Amino acid sequence: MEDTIRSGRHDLNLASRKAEEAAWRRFEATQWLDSLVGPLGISTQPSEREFISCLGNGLVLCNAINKIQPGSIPKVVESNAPSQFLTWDSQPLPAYQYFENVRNFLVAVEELKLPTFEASDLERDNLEVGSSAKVVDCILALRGYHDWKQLSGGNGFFKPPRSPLVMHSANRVHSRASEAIFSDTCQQSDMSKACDDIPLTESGVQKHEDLIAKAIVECMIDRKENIDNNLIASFRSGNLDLGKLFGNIMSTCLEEQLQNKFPELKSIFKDLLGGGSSLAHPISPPPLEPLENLSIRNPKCCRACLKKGSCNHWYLFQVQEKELSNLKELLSRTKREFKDLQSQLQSDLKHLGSRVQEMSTAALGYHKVVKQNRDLYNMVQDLKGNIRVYCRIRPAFSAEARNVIDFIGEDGSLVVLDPLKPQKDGRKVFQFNHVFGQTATQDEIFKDTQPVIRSVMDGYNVCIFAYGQTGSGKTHTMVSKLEIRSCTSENGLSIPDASMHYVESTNDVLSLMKRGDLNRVGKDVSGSILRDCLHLVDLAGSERVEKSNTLKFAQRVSTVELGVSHMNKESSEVIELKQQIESLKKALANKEARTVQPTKPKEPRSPFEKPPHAMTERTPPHSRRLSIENSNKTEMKRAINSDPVQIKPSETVSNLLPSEAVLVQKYTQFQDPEAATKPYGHVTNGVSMIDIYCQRAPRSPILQPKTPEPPKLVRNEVHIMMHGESNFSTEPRTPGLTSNANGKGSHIRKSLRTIGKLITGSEKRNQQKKVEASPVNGMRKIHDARSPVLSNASPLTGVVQTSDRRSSLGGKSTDSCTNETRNSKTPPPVHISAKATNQWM
Ligand SMILES: Nc1ncnc2c1ncn2[C@@H]1O[C@H](COP(=O)(O)OP(=O)(O)OP(=O)(O)O)[C@@H](O)[C@H]1O
Repeated sequence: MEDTIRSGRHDLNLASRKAEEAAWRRFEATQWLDSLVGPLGISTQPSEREFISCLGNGLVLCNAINKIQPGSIPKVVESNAPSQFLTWDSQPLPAYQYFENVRNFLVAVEELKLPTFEASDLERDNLEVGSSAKVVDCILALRGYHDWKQLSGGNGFFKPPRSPLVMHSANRVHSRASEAIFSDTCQQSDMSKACDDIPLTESGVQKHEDLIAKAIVECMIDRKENIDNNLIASFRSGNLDLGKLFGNIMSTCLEEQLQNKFPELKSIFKDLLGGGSSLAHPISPPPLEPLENLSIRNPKCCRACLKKGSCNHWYLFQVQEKELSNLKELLSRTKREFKDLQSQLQSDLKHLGSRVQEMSTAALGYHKVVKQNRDLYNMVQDLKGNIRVYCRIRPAFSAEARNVIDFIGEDGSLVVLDPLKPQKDGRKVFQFNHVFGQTATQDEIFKDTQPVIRSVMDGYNVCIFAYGQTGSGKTHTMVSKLEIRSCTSENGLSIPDASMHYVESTNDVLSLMKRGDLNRVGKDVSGSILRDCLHLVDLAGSERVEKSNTLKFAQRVSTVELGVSHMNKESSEVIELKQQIESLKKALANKEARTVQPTKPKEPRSPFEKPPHAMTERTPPHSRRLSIENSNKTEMKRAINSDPVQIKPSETVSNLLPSEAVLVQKYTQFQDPEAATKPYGHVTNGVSMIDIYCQRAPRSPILQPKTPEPPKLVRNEVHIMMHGESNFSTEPRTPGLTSNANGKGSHIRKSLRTIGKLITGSEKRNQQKKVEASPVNGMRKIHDARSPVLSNASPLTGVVQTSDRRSSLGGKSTDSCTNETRNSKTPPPVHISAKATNQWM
């Protein structure tokens, strides 16, 4: 009895579970149809009757399959009533009308190899409990097909889900096989899943599957002890995938026995192991989708999924595999390229090194050649002579002016005619380096001067000074060496050949200045320094044209020999030693100064100033226009002390040359018309004036014609440019100048010596520091000294160009007069700027 009751309960439970399962499946089918073809008009959990009645006319089913597989049923028989008025309990159409729909649907489903049902299953009259199950299975299979199609795009093979009953049966067989394989070896791998996922491709899938299961079970049970444990170990460690494991087992266990027993399995195994295809629908992996379109739908899929491509892991795996191979290729390519670049770099560096080597060799050669060139060039300059005298004739300003130029030779000869004298006596011949006629242009003049400018660059001191009568063109010749155009509103000061540079910051300006500085002062490769000076001296005019130099003076100047010139090249060691000497000298001077205690405060005196009692002997202030030759030397000194020469800083042109400062200055001369007969009276006052400086600097090195060069005497190159005029009037020469060559030469040498002193550097600079209130600062120009003769007849002017290459000619000449020697009637000195004085000194 109890058994009966228990059995009854069991049956009841079973029936209840089956009913629940059937209801659940109906619900799923209804839901899906509802979402696919629109509202069915039944509840979401329909009864069997309700469900069958809804599908009875075949309309819903036809529409559904047409949506999944468009065109599957070309002609669907529609109901006469509007669909919205149709309900599941509406009067059915005549059987012949809807039968066609259901038939067409079943044909279409069959074509898709999906589970079907009988048309009678949709008849409400024949409805039995559970008879809708096949219809539900068909609809859910259709849903699976729909899902698969959406996922794969219709490529590949769709495996329809099996009914729960069939699945249960298969699982039982598979689990038996799994147990058979792994039970003895305690292997827990999911063989059942693998087998479950083996793709079956024909309508006889079930048959094959059963056959395989049976074969495996039989074979494994028989040969389980023969399974190679190594295979299992490899599988567990991941070195062997499931497919290979299966293949190996098959090959070892089934090869002979099983294949003899079941020859038809041979081709199936071959397919399963990837060896070929006897299947009706071979497995071909769907094309790769973009990664972002992929999603993992079944995270529990196994390796077999990858193998057969039934889930997205397959695509992901393929994508990643592809990416990995791309990356590997990229890596190897990059490595290759890197290697290539490395070798290219090596060869480039090698090439560069050899080029640098070549360039340095060439640079050394270049320096050598440049040095040779410079030496040869300056040798030529030396051969030409250290003193060069040029004569330039100014054009006449008035038509009435007498023309005294008789002949100008190419070789520098000049014949001057005195119209007042008989023809024979009236001709005077002079010889210069070159004579520039009235039509000579500035360019021609400068061209001849260019070589000495280059000497400046090579380390030689050069002095160019203009000498001649007032108005004869000294300034015109000297000052026009560069055209500095006036300021324009746009660019400011305009200098020809100067370049403009755009600056944006202070640093830009500083770096430009640094560049300019480097150009201005340069060291050669050995570290030696070239020091040189270019002095441009525009002397004041000579007013003694009726008495005296110009042409004769110039001619004699050219006969002076100054010895060999030397480049002012100081090696670094010499520079260092000189600095030491300087500092020692300073220290000594300081020490001496401390030991001497002055009795009373006194203004600084120059080394040449006279004691106080000498002031009484000085010439009164009226002698501002003093001739240096009008009295004895004492008088001359007095005159100079009271009326010092003014140095007029006319222009400083620092941008002409990249050497030291280039100075253009103009002297005012002293003159005395009464002094024509005095010794040296014929000499131009400006030069005579300088001669006085020389007398006041007894310690200056003596320069004698044709005497050996003193040790310290370097090269002194003097260029004298004489300025003459076509209406030049010759005057009787003083005996001193015309008859006594030695005496005249001596005088000229003295003059030049003084000029040398004036343009010499270090000694005078030191002296200047000692006598800051020295007469040089008080020099002034006298403007009222033009004689009527000079203003009518254009004077003969000498432009003396002195190139003094580190001359040691000069003495300490800057103290020509002091405050103490200037009496109260002397006009106050006109102080020039300290800068100008320093430049001059
Ligand atoms: N070669 C020349 N061609 C044209 N004009 C000239 C020439 N030489 C001089 N002059 C003119 O003669 C005038 C006087 O020249 P400059 O002032 O140069 O003479 P200077 O010798 O310097 O006179 P000073 O002794 O008074 O200083 C100027 O107007 C100048 O332009």
